Amino acid sequence: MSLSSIHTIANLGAGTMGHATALQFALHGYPVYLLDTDSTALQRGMAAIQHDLTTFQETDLLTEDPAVILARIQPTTDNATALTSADFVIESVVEDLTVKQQVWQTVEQFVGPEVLCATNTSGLSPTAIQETLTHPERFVVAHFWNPAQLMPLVEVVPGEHTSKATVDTTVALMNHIGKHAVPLQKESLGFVGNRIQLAVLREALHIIDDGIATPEAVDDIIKYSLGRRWSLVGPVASADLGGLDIFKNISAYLYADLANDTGTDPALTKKVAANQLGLKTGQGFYNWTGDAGKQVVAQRDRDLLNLLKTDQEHH
Ligand SMILES: NC(=O)C1=CN([C@@H]2O[C@H](COP(=O)(O)OP(=O)(O)OC[C@H]3O[C@@H](n4cnc5c(N)ncnc54)[C@H](O)[C@@H]3O)[C@@H](O)[C@H]2O)C=CC1
Ligand SMILES: O=C(O)[C@@H](O)C(=O)[C@H](O)[C@@H](O)CO
Repeated sequence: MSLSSIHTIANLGAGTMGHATALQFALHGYPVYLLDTDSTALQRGMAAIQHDLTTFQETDLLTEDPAVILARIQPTTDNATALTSADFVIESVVEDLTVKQQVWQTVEQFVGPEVLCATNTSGLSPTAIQETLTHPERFVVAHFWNPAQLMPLVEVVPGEHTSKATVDTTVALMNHIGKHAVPLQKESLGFVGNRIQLAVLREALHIIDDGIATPEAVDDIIKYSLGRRWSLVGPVASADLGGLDIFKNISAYLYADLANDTGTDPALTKKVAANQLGLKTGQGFYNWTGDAGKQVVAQRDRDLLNLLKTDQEHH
């Protein structure tokens, strides 16, 4: 399946990620069937799509009437309606391997062998899903970042049975819908982004747990140093610019002192046991009661939208 042969999208899951990936395809002209098993989730997803469209409109990022874009998205709870005419299927259902295996086995009952199939898993093995498929060669990971309509990156990750053509066409399609697609050479749990995100988080939580710095100080330090620099020059190039001999010398004494827990993170375990899940329960490492969460997310999204505008001006 080539990029020019892809005309219709089936988008499984209308939640946090699925609503946003459906919008991303519709923003770039594709008719999208938005499939969810839960009709309430479907309604919530459509409302979120309309909200996100408004924020794009407010920042002059839309090139079409929002009503035209919205009309491209057809919500449905019916597999046949969503899948029968799809040329590309993107899935954002619950992060559970067994559920994903079942979902993809169902998809294969409705789509031909040439239809490309992509999961937006955060880090599960694509090979583990491919083991249950009739046509594993057309299956791949397309890992978006939250919020998917505002974050450029999509990691395209092959499983052991994924064809090169599947990777190449998926990269081309992601770039065609305005994302920044990066193919991996082979799969790894957590791919690249989440391996680095979780390694940094493990160390950050160790620093907090050890009484070295507060959550606010850790976040400030990253925002005004590595976060600023890495958004311009990545960590590997930064090491080159700083001098690999210096980084080697630092590694000699620091690596042994870094957090190296191998089980579930102890700080996260404590928070989850206390039902302090972050924004969703009003308390995590920060207090999110009242409008705190809405204000932070709204400001983040405004800043991300302005960065998207800058990206567009530079392309
Ligand atoms: N939340 C995040 O920050 C990110 C999540 N992801 C991944 O995206 C996937 C979805 O995550 P979220 O959107 O956060 O989950 P979510 O819980 O917000 O949405 C999942 C949706 O899938 C629907 N669903 C469940 N089974 C289904 C089925 N058989 N067919 C169709 N729809 C079904 C649910 O009704 C729900 O609306 C997961 O694999 C997750 O790891 C990837 C990047 C970031
Ligand atoms: O952080 C993100 O947006 C994504 O890379 C993820 O997959 C996260 O791990 C997400 O699943 C948890 O917030």
